[in-house]
Amino acid sequence: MPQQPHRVTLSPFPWRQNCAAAARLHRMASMRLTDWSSSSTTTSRLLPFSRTSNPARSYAVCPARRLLPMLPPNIASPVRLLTARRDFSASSVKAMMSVEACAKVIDGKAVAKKIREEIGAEIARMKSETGVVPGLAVILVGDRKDSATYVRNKKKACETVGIKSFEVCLPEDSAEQEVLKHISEFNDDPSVHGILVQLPLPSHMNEQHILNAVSIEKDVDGFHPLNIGRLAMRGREPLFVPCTPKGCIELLHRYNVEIKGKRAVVVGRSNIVGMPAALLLQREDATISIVHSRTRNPEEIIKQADIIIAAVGQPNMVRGTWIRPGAVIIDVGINPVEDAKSPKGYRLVGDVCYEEASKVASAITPVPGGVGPMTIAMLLSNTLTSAKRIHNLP
Ligand SMILES: Nc1nc(=O)c2c([nH]1)NC[C@@H]1CN(c3ccc(C(=O)N[C@@H](CCC(=O)O)C(=O)O)cc3)C=[N+]21
Repeated sequence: MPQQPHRVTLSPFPWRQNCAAAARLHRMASMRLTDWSSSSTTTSRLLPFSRTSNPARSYAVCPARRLLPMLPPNIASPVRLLTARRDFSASSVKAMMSVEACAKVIDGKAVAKKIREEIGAEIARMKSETGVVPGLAVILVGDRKDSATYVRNKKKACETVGIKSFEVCLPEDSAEQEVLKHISEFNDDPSVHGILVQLPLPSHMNEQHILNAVSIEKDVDGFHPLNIGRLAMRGREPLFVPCTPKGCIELLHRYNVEIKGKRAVVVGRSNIVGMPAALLLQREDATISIVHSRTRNPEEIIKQADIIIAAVGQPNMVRGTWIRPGAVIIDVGINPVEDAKSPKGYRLVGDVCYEEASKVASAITPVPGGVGPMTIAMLLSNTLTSAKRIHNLP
């Protein structure tokens, strides 16, 4: 099962939330942003974005798309907007335009697969030339179903690229000391190059104590304060960058979205996504704003963005009208909403109302199949980097 609705603070009916419901709730309640990145996982599905081309119709490129720089043809083909057919009345053309999306889909699932292949090839070479096999240790405390699924997915991803995985599962009521003991063992174990403590931890544990205990050389999550601190400073280099924000930037790079000089707005200021995402964008020479739960005019600020990274954990919170035409949207949210038509009884939606946003933006990540798979790919990448650094390999 996915993340439970206790995370959804905006709506008393989180399972029912769609764009229209979100709009009503926004009018009813003063808007509240929360400071975590939403997450949940089951199986990975790629959001389809297929257009059937009908030769009887004439097409034109959506004007917003012109704002997006060159996109790699191998990742996704140009998406065209159905605009007109000679014999249509003006009103029917307008109606059709309103149902046609025009944003390019940023296919995180495909990019992540490509990255896994690149990593797999490099690990195979490293193994045969040096005998070094990268190792990743994951510590899971408690029995949250979503956490168990993430950990399982990470393990599977490690197997596909040739990373050895180590796993410790501890009961919910374990003592903090027990977790610290395992961290210390992994810190000392030369076959472990990366250590990940699955978050969130049970509430009786001090997250800070635990994250501080991970050796910074093995902090593949990039959550150690020293790594975050270096990320924030000019002229300093962190050993690792947090996986989700790194995955967001990687998607922008791989889709040739220029960041330098652009206005970027990060929605959410969590330690694990929003804040490091803003720092990374700044390092890439964007001008950044962070919109959070106390921001007075979030819509106005978001509307100025060339690039939006949304990481608040509110289903469909960012509406189409908040988006500047041609903006590029990276949606980090993975929120379960009730869906009787889905076999599981729910489906996953992002923090951005995809249906609306895809008509305004020039490119957008789907949920699922966007940032989620990239997070895991970046974890593998960080683990490989760590093994290379520890063994002094090029
Ligand atoms: N120490 C730590 N590091 C983390 O990186 C970390 C964590 N704790 N706690 C939980 C969050 C969440 N997270 C995700 C990873 C992959 C998907 C993912 O692959 N999602 C797929 C599948 C979606 C589905 O169908 O369930 C998708 O979006 O397409 C999602 C979420 C990592 N997290």
